[in-house]
Amino acid sequence: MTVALHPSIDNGLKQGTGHFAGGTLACKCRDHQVKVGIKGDVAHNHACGCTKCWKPQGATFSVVAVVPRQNLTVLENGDKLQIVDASAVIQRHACKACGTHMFGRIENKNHPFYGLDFIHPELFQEQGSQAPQFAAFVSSVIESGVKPEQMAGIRSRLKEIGLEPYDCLSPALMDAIATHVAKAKAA
Ligand SMILES: N[C@@H](CCC(=O)N[C@@H](CS)C(=O)NCC(=O)O)C(=O)O
Ligand SMILES: [Zn+2]
Ligand SMILES: [Zn+2]
Repeated sequence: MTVALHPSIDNGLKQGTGHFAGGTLACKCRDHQVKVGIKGDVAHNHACGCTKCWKPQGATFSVVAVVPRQNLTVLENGDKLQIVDASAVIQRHACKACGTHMFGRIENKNHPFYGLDFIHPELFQEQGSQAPQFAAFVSSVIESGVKPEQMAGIRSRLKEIGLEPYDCLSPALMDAIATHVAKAKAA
C-alpha cells in the first residue's frame, strides 16, 4: 500500500498557475465558517512533519506556506478564533469549533520570519496557488507515532512525488535564518 502523506499531495503535486491572485481560506465548520482573505500567491509552500502544524484527519504531514502578514485579513467569524499555544514562536489561530488552524503569526519582531504568516493552502476555496516545494521536519513524524522503520518508505514516497525530504527546513531557508542571526550578532 502507498504511504499516505496528506490528501492534497497523495495523488501527486498539483502545480500552481504562477499567477494566483489570492483567495479565501475557509475552516471546516458546516456553518458560520471562519473565513480569511489572502491577497496574492503563497510562498515557500511545503509539507511539514512537525507535531505543531495542523493536519487534516488521518494525514501524516501538514501542508503549510507563508504570505506577508499585511496580505492576510480575517473576513468572517473571527470571534471563533483562538490561539492554540500563546508561548509558541508561531501563534496558531484555530477555529474553536472545528479545530482548523486558519493562520499562524509570529509576533517577535526579531524572529527571522517576522512579517510572514503561515497558512494551509488546502483551505483555499480557489485553485491555482503554489504547489509544495519540499518536505520539512520529516523525522518529526516519529513524534506523532510513525515507527522509525516506516521512515525509509515515507522519505522515498516524498521523493517520488517530487518533495525533497529535510529534517529541518530546506537549505535555502536554513541559510536565510543563519544570515539573519549572523547580521543580528554583528549589529
Ligand atoms: N520536533 C518538533 C519540531 C517543532 C518545530 O520546531 N517546528 C518548526 C516548524 S513549524 C517551527 O518552526 N516551530 C515553531 C513553532 O511551532 O512555533 C515537533 O515535531 O514538535
Ligand atoms: Zn470551524
Ligand atoms: Zn510545522
